[in-house]
Parts: sequence; structure tokens; C-alpha cells
Amino acid sequence: MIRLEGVGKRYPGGNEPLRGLDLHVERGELVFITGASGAGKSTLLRLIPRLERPSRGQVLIDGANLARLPRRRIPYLRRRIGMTFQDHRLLHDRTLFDNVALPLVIEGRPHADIRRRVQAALDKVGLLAQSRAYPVTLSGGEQQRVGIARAIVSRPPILLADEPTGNLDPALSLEIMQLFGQFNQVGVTTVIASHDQPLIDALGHRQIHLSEGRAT
Ligand SMILES: Nc1ncnc2c1ncn2[C@@H]1O[C@H](COP(=O)(O)OP(=O)(O)OP(=O)(O)O)[C@@H](O)[C@H]1O
Repeated sequence: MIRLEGVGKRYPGGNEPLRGLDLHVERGELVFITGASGAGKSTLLRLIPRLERPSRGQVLIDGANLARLPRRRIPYLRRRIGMTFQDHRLLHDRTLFDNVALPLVIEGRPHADIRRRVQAALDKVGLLAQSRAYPVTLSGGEQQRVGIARAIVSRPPILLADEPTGNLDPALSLEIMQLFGQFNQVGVTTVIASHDQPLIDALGHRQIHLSEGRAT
């Protein structure tokens, strides 16, 4: 479903985190991307919704080469891919409901549809009762959950998570990982970048380790 072939990424200025990376994530898999800080985990994730483009090699989603994707098709690609970030990237002047609704509002969905889907997404992450609250009133773990609700509200077949437990204690980290596990169990292909090695080892899914720009 997600295939990278000989992918290199060199940023302007000379950083070259990826140097010939090959990987394949099958439909329905849950995979962890591990590696030291700066190994290129975030870079790898950003290539999948084409937030970055590789300097060489190719990225294929469902067999489609992203290099050949016309610009006007990019919103459709991104609608199929939910993404969460370590720093949550929530809008602090909007309620949880409005934060989670944002992708659907951008898509131009009808109000009733938005309401139903946002409530379902907030319910899945256990925050339905707080839907009128603002992000500042939440803990770090709860903010990560709002980011997860926003990522899955369009029911994307692919879910990407960049360091979802970066600032959380072990108990909350386990809860967040279990939440990703639940989405994976209903068929969402899930890729999680993390350096929480003890937790990853305990969960027992496939791990792809990035080192010197390649997968090991
Ligand atoms: N937009 C950018 N411009 C220039 N260099 C960048 C850019 N984004 C990332 N880098 C560099 O590329 C390398 C890989 O960064 P990346 O964020 O992908 O690593 P990471 O494995 O996710 O690290 P961390 O675990 O610390 O988040 C780092 O040296 C980083 O400084």
C-alpha cells in the first residue's frame, strides 16, 4: 500500500537524512519507524502525503507514483491519509469540536454530516464530553487524542503518527498506542514514528529501523 523505492532526501543546506531507502507497508499493517533523533523518521512520514518530495527514488501509494500525481489530485491523496504530530498542531482559539471538524469543513461537507462524524471521532478518543472545551484546558495526552480524532475524522485508510507519545508518561503512552491499535484493527494501515523503544518492543508489531538513511 505504501512503497518507497531507493528514496533519498537531501534538504537545501546539505542535510541528507534519507539515502536510498526501500520499504513496503502492506494494507492493514501497523508498523513502527524507529531510529535515533535526526535519523529521518519525520522526513519519511512527510513524503507519504507529499508534504515533502524525495530528491531521488519514488514513493508509491496504492501503486500510484506520487511524482506523477497532478497538483490538483494532491487534496484527494491527503484526504486518504490522516496524520498526527508530536506538538499536536491544534488551533488554540477553536473548540475541540471545531479542531476536529476542520478537515471536513475544508472538504465542504454538509453540516449534519460534519456533526455526526466529529462526534463519532471525539467519542472514539474518549473526549466527546469535552467537545466544547478549548485545547489549553487539556493535558498533553488529551491534546494528542484530539489530534488523533482530527486525523481519523475523514475515515482515511492510512494513518501516520509522528512521535505520538513524545511528551507523555509511560501509562498515557501505552493508552495512546492502544488507541492506534484499535484503528489498525478495523483496517487502517498505520505507520508510527517513535523512539519509545521499550513500549514499541512490548507492543510487538513490525519495526523498521532507520540508520544512515536506510531501513535496517
Ligand atoms: N525542512 C528542513 N530543512 C533542512 N533540514 C531539515 C528539514 N527537516 C529536517 N531536516 C534535517 O533532516 C534530518 C532528519 O530530520 P527528521 O526530523 O526527519 O528526523 P527524525 O528522525 O524525525 O528526528 P526526531 O526524532 O528528532 O524528530 C535532521 O538533521 C534535520 O535537521
